[in-house]
Amino acid sequence: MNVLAPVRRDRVIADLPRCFRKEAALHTRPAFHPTVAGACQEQRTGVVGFKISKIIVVGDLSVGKTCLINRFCKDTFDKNYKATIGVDFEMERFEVLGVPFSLQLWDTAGQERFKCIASTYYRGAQAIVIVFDVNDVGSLEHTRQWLADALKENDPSNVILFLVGSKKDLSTPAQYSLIEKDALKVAQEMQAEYWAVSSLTGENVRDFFFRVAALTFENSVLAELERGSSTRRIGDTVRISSKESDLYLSTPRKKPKCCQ
Ligand SMILES: Nc1nc2c(ncn2[C@@H]2O[C@H](COP(=O)(O)OP(=O)(O)OP(=O)(O)O)[C@@H](O)[C@H]2O)c(=O)[nH]1
Ligand SMILES: [Mg+2]
Repeated sequence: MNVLAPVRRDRVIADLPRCFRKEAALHTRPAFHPTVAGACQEQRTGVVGFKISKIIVVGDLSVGKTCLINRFCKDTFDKNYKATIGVDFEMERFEVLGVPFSLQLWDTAGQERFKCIASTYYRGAQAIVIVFDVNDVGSLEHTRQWLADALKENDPSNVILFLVGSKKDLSTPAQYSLIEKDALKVAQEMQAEYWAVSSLTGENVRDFFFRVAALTFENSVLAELERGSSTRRIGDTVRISSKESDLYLSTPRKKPKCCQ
């Protein structure tokens, strides 16, 4: 991927995208945090570089994690199930408030036998997306365990959470509203933002990823400003070290013993 190519016009975020449900939103402010907006405005010009956030996508097998990412990144949908083995990776570039910003989307395996490999990639995430199938209440129940496992590798105070109900096209409005009640409770309990999507029709997929990009960006800029890194301007090139978060691991790490 050429990181220097201009950001696609349809990946430019100038205003804060809205949440899906006010009852389970990370916040309901109508605009970007004024500190973030101000910092970006002042330092927008003349800065070359990019910021990157790592997003991990977890959840039961076959709930639609890969389809969700493929719908957004490639605008494709495959009706045949091909299990993800270990992890897959996509990079999606945005421009948020004039600042280049990339999301690394780590698509992890839901199958138990690959979980051990996948979990070695959980570390260093800025956001965790936990997916369940709105037609399968069991997959919603399992989201708590997926979250617990992902948080073992991450600092809970530094990571933002999204709970995503998939395959909305397969449920009737009545069935959907029943599971949504439970999902909202789970999301509130986790302090996650709730979304429901369909990768088949594309419903809410773009809005969801825009919200992920915007909130992850906002969170990381705020954290950066709080750390008082006044010497580094927003949008300055971030040094990518393999130690920090293994951002560009191209080959899987050594297979852990538990997976053998
Ligand atoms: N109708 C419908 N089917 C979907 C949707 N999303 C995924 N599917 C189907 O569900 C199956 C599983 O989708 P995947 O995206 O591969 O599931 P996954 O969560 O990545 O599965 P693992 O990689 O094993 O963890 C496939 O047959 C998809 O076509 C959706 O929004 N609507
Ligand atoms: Mg998959």
